[in-house]
Amino acid sequence: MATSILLINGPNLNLLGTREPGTYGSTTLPQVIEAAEKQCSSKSITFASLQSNHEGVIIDRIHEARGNVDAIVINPGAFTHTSVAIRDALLGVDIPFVEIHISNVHKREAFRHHSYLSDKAEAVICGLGVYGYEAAIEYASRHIKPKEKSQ
Ligand SMILES: O=C(O)[C@]1(O)C[C@H](CCCOc2ccccc2)[C@@H](O)[C@H](O)C1
Repeated sequence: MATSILLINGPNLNLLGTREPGTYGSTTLPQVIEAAEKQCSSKSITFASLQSNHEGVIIDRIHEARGNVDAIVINPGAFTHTSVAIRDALLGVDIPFVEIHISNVHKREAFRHHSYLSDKAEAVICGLGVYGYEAAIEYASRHIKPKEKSQ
């Protein structure tokens, strides 16, 4: 199953654990990433991560993943609800991805109820808090198969 996973976190998630603990919890992003690294290491899965507040940086990283990443776990942040460009990048590189949201976006403002990614995701996880990252990686490690290496 997946032997290389890229974790992408979108805008403002660098604030995780420092603001709005009632919505996003008190775990920091570095703590989330450290736990993901350990989870992947325990499964001999290569792990990389990016957090960016900039759409183009996220898109460029998705492009870089083509051919060397088996699965992407992505919390696009607010770009979930706005970014056709990130959708197009994910489809363009043809890498299976799992969409994760810390909060239950369906219990929040109406503008958070639509995602430009969900209909193309292998799985969508939301409302589990930061455990959603662990669940997403577990799912990817079990269910997403590496693609045959193109000649
Ligand atoms: O629930 C999620 O994970 C979201 O992707 C988080 C986004 C917000 C990311 C900002 O995260 C913060 C964390 C702590 C403090 C402030 C913002 C929000 O725009 C989505 O609708 C749902």
